[in-house]
Amino acid sequence: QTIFPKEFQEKYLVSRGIGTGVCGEVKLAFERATCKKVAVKIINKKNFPSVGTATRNAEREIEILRRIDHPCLIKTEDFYQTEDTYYIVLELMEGGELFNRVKAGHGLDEAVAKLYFYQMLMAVEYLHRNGIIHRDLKPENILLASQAKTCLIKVTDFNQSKILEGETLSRTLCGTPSYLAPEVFTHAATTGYGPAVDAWSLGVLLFVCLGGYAPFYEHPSRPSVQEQIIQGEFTMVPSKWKGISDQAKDMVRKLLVVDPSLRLSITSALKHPWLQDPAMLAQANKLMYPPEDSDTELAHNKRPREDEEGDGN
Ligand SMILES: N=C(N)N/N=C1\CCCc2cc(NC(=O)c3cc4cccc([N+](=O)[O-])c4[nH]3)ccc21
Repeated sequence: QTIFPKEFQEKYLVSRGIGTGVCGEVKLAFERATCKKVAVKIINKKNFPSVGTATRNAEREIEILRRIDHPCLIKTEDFYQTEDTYYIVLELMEGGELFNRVKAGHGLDEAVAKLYFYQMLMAVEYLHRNGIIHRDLKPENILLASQAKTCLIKVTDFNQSKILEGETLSRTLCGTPSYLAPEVFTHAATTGYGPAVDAWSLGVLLFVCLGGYAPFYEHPSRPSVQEQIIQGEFTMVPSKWKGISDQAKDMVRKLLVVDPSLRLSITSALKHPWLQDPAMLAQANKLMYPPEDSDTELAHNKRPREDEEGDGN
């Protein structure tokens, strides 16, 4: 049972668990003063392999979490720590993890996948513009703001986010390789690797959202996942991909390119024909930048109070 710091307890009332990530859990909490619902991500510091990198790594992540500000990136509202645990107070993402929406074995509607994918691209473009490589983009790290199909999504979990030096490559290889780009296995130890790794992972994410299954997966009669990735070997099973547009398939194929220098960049992906869809773009922008209350119906119905200086019009 998690014990919370006193000052945390004073400000928040913790309720039930709402999601169990690999590195700790997420709890629902209420801000006592406002009864506002929040999520609390609890990260045990001992989860990191060695103390040295742990604190540096965690501090870097906390620094990233504080610094980032984009509608499609998780926003931290408050932060506490004890000697062995971090407590990160976040906005509630009632739609939960994208993982639970696609694991049903069939993909999302193409229009929904396109809306989500566009938001992921915008989030990752923002990260890259701010010198941050996510490096761990996967369905568990994409959160949905509501249960609605057309909703805001947010990228989270910046545990792996940084430009890697070679010595932490071993740590990378201990995670699930399914979403890791080929160059992580091949060039990483020598030349390091850049933002293109996120483009690859987004390609895998898009493949899963459209096809409902992973492009690279363990199977007894197949080469290892790592081998499939390095070869860029994947199959679009016709029964799973019928009804998906050629442009959507083209986007996936241009992202799942083994050579990072030939892979579609985030910026070019945003210019791909599949995303030149005014209806989707309008919907995405409305979700990302909702009109403030002041310039919608609320303003028109507001009556100036007696003591308010009206200009009498
Ligand atoms: N691992 C690491 N070093 N950093 N990770 C991080 C960094 C801090 C933010 C963060 C947030 C989450 N996840 C949620 O917030 C979340 C999951 C979830 C599931 C159902 C419902 C709700 N909800 O109704 O809110 C949910 N919110 C997972 C990982 C991380």
